[in-house]
Amino acid sequence: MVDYWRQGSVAVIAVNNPPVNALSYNVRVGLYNNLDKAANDRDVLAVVICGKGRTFPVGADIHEFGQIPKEPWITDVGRKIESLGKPVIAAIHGTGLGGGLEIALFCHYRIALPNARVGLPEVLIGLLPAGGGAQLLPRLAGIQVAMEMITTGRQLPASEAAKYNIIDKVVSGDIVKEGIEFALRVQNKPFQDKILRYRSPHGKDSLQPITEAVLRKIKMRSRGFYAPVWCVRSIANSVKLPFEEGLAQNRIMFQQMQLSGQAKALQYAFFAERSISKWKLPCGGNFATAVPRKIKTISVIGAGTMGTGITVALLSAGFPVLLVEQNKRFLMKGVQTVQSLLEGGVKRRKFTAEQAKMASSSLTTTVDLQALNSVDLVIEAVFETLSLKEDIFSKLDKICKPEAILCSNTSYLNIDKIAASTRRPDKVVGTHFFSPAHIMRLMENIYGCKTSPETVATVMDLGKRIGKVPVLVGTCPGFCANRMNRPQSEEALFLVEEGAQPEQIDQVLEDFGMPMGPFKVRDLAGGDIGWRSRKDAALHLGLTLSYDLQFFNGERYCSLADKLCELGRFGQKTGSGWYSYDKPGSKQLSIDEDVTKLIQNHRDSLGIKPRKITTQEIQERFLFSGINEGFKILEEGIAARPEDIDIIWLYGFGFPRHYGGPMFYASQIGLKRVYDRICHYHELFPYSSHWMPSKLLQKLSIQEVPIGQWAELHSKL
Ligand SMILES: CCCCCCCCCCCCC[C@H](O)CC(=O)SCCNC(=O)CCNC(=O)[C@H](O)C(C)(C)COP(=O)(O)OP(=O)(O)OC[C@H]1O[C@@H](n2cnc3c(N)ncnc32)[C@H](O)[C@@H]1OP(=O)(O)O
Repeated sequence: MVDYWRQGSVAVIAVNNPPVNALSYNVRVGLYNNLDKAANDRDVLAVVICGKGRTFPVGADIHEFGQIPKEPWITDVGRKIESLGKPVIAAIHGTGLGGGLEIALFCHYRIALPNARVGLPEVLIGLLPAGGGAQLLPRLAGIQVAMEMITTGRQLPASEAAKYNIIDKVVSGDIVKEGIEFALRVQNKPFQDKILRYRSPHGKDSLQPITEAVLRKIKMRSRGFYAPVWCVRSIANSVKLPFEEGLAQNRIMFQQMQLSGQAKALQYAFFAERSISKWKLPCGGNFATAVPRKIKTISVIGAGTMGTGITVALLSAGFPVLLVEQNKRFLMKGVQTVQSLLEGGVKRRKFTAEQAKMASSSLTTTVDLQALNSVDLVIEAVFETLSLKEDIFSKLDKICKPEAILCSNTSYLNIDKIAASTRRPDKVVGTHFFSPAHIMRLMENIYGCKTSPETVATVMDLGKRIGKVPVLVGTCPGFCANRMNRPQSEEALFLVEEGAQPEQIDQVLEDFGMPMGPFKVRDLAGGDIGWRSRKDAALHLGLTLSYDLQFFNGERYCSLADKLCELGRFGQKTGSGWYSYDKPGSKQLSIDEDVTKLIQNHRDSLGIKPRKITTQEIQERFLFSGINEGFKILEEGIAARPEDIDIIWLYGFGFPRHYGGPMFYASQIGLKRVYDRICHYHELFPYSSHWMPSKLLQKLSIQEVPIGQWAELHSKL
């Protein structure tokens, strides 16, 4: 796990623990023993520490968390380096992160390749850098830089790290060779002043104002996530306490954080995110056996909000795009939108003006579907009307080359029905982007019963290549994301009907950590879209959405959203919705007395006496109704694993990462409690079928099965 060799007077200690050289127990032992070996070899005058393969060590081994780590700890390796009596050089390539960077900070010198990155990302998994980072970095780069790096987990490119003295020299070529050369140059020179523990932190006199400013920033963005605050305390220890005491205090805090739900959730999310690429189809096809097709040319059909967003996502990842609309006017408007989104990307520093220009030059347009005869992949992004999509897919099937893959950006329509309009159902797949599609990272990919593993592999690979987080699910109305979101939106309305105020519900859910409450989301998305589909659904059933409808198709129904739409209150775009806005399109909102009156009149007309609704009830009815649906989604095999659902929620709806996602959150609360509360609401609201408890949840709750075993146990149940 750790290699050792000598080149002349230089000993090279290379961590060899693929894939990322995590500092597992055996690695720490290897480092410690090999440092001893170098210390005891009189012919060794300097030591280089590096990583084999793709990277310098990226930190502690996250799999080992949850127990007290066996000694030697990273700090023991650090002390060994400091007291070696010979200069030690960290030669960094790839990413030197967490414990990896901490070891480098104990070294006397650090060199790095230009494309290397360094950082202390512990905060992102709910921890603090307890291997010396919070003590050493302020002594090297100063309190201000340490605060910024440690509380955000940001990784710095080598050149920026060099500006803050974190890297002594940026070198090019072979990192080990460069390390040896550097070692030869410093081997006989004094290096005691390079031991950071003996320095005092830069900017220590400004600790208080810096801390206050950082805490203010953290408060604005933290939404109940507390690791950054602990990180601030750990850095303050570097000023307030002697070095060893600071280390000890930080270890105690680390241990407390490690046992917290937030750290567990964040570490779960870390691995969940990596597990989604290991997809599997019910037919047995999977990521390891299916080879993605090579995609060079892509066409997007529809230049509306979704189509233009998808086009920008593809263009900015370097794909040429052929954008299609039904007439020149729509096409022109679409091209303007694409241009302004690209310009926006430059302003937000997503890419340079040069890159935006390149992207823009890769855009071609047409109003003629025949022009799609040579593209490798098509993404249709037209209105959510099944007959329209069926018509387009049947035309595409005739025009596109036989091997072309046809994707639908649908958010709830049946993929099998769309596929059935073609003679290539194996090449039809859903690619559900989230709005705004050039920014939101989730890509919900939906397989139909005939979609081939190769087609799935292609869209999963495409997702990754355009910087999205692609998650694979099966087909059902609303798939995973919108199917789970639907009961939540309904419950939000029912809660208002029963006595809560929209702003109260929004506040409770924002306090929980959601980026926006459900009523603000409705206003942002535009109420008219849902209204139109509710009216269509009613028409389909031969019904009308009457003013005081309380039941629809046998289910409890709340017509408040329809009443708002009848008044033309579609949300932000019309300047009024559940809130009122400064002007159409503005985000500046205020509570609107007219809405309060409308709600009151609605309750009066139905004879509902408003009652006080507690925070607990709002949280439970919103979150548990979605969670219950999540278990049904698992039960039906629409999602293969709870991790898939959680990643959809983290990236599609901004569910607070420090809760891991709704399914992990349920596992933390306890499945028995969640199940009991769902049964309670089912008893209270028998006409809302979303409260019918999931059978899978019931079974898992009896034994409180841990989340890692749900999928396996489900297949046996
Ligand atoms: C008084 C009481 C006594 C108590 C004693 C307490 C003692 C305290 C001592 C504490 C010491 C603390 C030390 C330190 O401060 C803590 C840490 O170092 S925490 C870890 C910090 N590092 C990270 O968080 C890095 C996380 N990884 C990444 O960001 C990325 O993986 C990457 C390194 C940038 C690489 O990205 P990619 O190239 O995209 O590759 P992947 O992400 O897909 O990863 C590939 C593969 O590697 C696995 N992996 C990545 N990082 C780790 C890791 N740190 N540990 C284990 N495994 C890791 C990842 O899961 C992938 O696996 P695969 O999916 O392929 O199986």
